Amino acid sequence: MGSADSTLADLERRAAARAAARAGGQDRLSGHIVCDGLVRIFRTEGVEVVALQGLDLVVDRGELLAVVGASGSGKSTMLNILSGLDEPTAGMARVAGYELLGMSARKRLEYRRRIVGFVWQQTARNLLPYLTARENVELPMRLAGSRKRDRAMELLDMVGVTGRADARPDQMSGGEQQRCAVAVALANDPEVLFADEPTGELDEATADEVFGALRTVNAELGVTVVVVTHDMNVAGHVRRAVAIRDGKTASEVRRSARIGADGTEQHVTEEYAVLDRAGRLQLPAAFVEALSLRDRVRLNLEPDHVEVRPGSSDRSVEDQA
Ligand SMILES: Nc1ncnc2c1ncn2[C@@H]1O[C@H](COP(=O)(O)OP(=O)(O)OP(=O)(O)O)[C@@H](O)[C@H]1O
Repeated sequence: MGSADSTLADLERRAAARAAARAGGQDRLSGHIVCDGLVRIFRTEGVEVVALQGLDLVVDRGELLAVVGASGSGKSTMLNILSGLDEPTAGMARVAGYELLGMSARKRLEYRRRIVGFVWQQTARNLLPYLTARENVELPMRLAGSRKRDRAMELLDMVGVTGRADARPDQMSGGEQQRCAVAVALANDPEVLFADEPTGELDEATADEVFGALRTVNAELGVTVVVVTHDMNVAGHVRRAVAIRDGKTASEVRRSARIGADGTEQHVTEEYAVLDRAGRLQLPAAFVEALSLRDRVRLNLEPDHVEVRPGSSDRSVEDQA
């Protein structure tokens, strides 16, 4: 076929299709939440800190996902961008069809009021101390001009604190406060719920209850839930946990349930490394330590997998020379 037959539009379409294929296909960018090559650089007094260095993340509609990372890994920076409080330096961040880079002030307000809900670690940021649980849930509804008393009670019921509807935050336990905060965050029916260390100040049993509430609202309302935490144990509460390290997604753990040969339910945990567009992947620290991998490793391509072995020591390289 002669290239003279191709119109400019044809060429552009083919180039776009090839670029999408190289990037992993259009599907890769079709999630409810999509971060693609997200970069955030802070400049203070002439010093640059690269808090996010090309973070990729795709979350499907209705998923319950945990983002786990050590202090300084970039979790808060990512959350501030996704919640519309901060803007990335470069890259793409899209939530429920809203492009977060270059969003107008009006659109940003609409996004924060209607599309996303938040649960923060500190109760004081979630609940007003002088209002009861029910009044706290009704407040965002009233501000949006739609006070629905029944809906407030329904939400409190869903998170398991109906009996505390008339209690003020200081009369509730830490777990009850956080479950109430989940109901408040859902008052205006957001599509996405972000929870920042929602169980950070709670003991394990109470944290389980808060996770139970997050799972219930995720299943009942279909709201996409992203929990950000430094607590690795949280991975055990969700089907997919993404680890972030040095401002990039490094690996993820998926859990699924299968019925075994003896008819009992078995939980299967699989760990994945995240492969970026350039083919780079980060080995989990535990693997690196277990085999004392350093500097360089030996790679072998097998028909259905790639082997990674410790590289030769300087000594054996010399011996071979
Ligand atoms: N406003 C800022 N100005 C300068 N540097 C910043 C700013 N905010 C974050 N950083 C830096 O960016 C990096 C990532 O920080 P971030 O707060 O996102 O990490 P984190 O994983 O949320 O940690 P933590 O759990 O301690 O909050 C850190 O090196 C931090 O010092």
